[in-house]
Amino acid sequence: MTASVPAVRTVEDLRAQVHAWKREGLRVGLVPTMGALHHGHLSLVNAIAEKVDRIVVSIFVNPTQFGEGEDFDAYPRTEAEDRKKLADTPASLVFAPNGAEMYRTGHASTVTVAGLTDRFEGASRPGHFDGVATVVTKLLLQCLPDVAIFGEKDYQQLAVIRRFVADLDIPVEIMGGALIRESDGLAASSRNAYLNAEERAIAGKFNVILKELVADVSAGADLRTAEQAASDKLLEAGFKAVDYVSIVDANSLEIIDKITTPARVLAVARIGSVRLLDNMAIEAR
Ligand SMILES: Nc1ncnc2c1ncn2[C@@H]1O[C@H](COP(=O)(O)OP(=O)(O)OP(=O)(O)O)[C@@H](O)[C@H]1O
Ligand SMILES: CC(C)(CO)[C@@H](O)C(=O)[O-]
Ligand code: BAL
Repeated sequence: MTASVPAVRTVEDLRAQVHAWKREGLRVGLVPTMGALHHGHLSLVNAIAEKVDRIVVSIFVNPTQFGEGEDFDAYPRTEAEDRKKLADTPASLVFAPNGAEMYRTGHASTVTVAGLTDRFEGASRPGHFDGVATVVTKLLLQCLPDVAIFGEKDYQQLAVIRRFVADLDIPVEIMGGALIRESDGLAASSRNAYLNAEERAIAGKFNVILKELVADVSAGADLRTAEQAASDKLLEAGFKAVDYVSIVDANSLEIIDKITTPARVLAVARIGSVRLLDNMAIEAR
């Protein structure tokens, strides 16, 4: 039988295990996920292992961060396979609550981050970041880890999480994990599984077009012209719509006119009903 990482399903059982580790003086890390694990998730487990002794991977498809008509029902749920994949990593425990356990007291309280959530994913998916901030707050308080890690693939999400953790004085170190790509450069994502072969080929051009944008602005191109050119190229490549291609300050996520500090291009393009996210660093000149 293939090895599998053990799972707990209640906050009580999670806390009992984490308390036991802490009594032994061990440092605990948390890797929040929605499951359907791929090598991007596994890289987060390996990265946090450098900072902690025991690692909890949470698997919870959080209904409150999905909007009306989004893919909550269709989102892949593959817990048995996920736990086998984790057996080849330093992960110690899976926390896989159901919705009734996660929201066992109801859902009267919400964590909202102002400002940072106005644009990009916040504008495209109204209410999304309230759902993310609330469930991540709950996961952090349920587990009380020393460190938690989130991927740079969801770059705005990472900024939002850093912000409320600081604002609310939650005693946890937040780590960012590098964006992991497939062999053709497509950002690894659970939602890539929705793409058919033709769509998958188009998706592979996303990162190529963003790399061209980064090269152009690094060579001095006007930022708005470069964003528009990238958006046009995405549509020519076969994407059905471009939600945004925006060059922002890497920390504040404010839209900038010149690259004087570290910057980031954030982009979302759609193929059919699948939204693909990508982002890349742009060094200050
Ligand atoms: N390619 C990747 N590189 C680095 N981190 C990643 C990557 N994909 C996902 N992550 C991170 O894994 C964590 C869990 O993400 P999630 O379970 O939503 O996976 P996902 O692949 O982003 O799924 P989807 O894009 O379909 O929502 C998040 O912190 C996310 O940023
Ligand atoms: C952080 C997270 C696990 C919260 O549900 C989710 O938004 C994700 O998988 O990126
Ligand atoms: N990875 C971000 C979670 C979401 O798309 O809902």
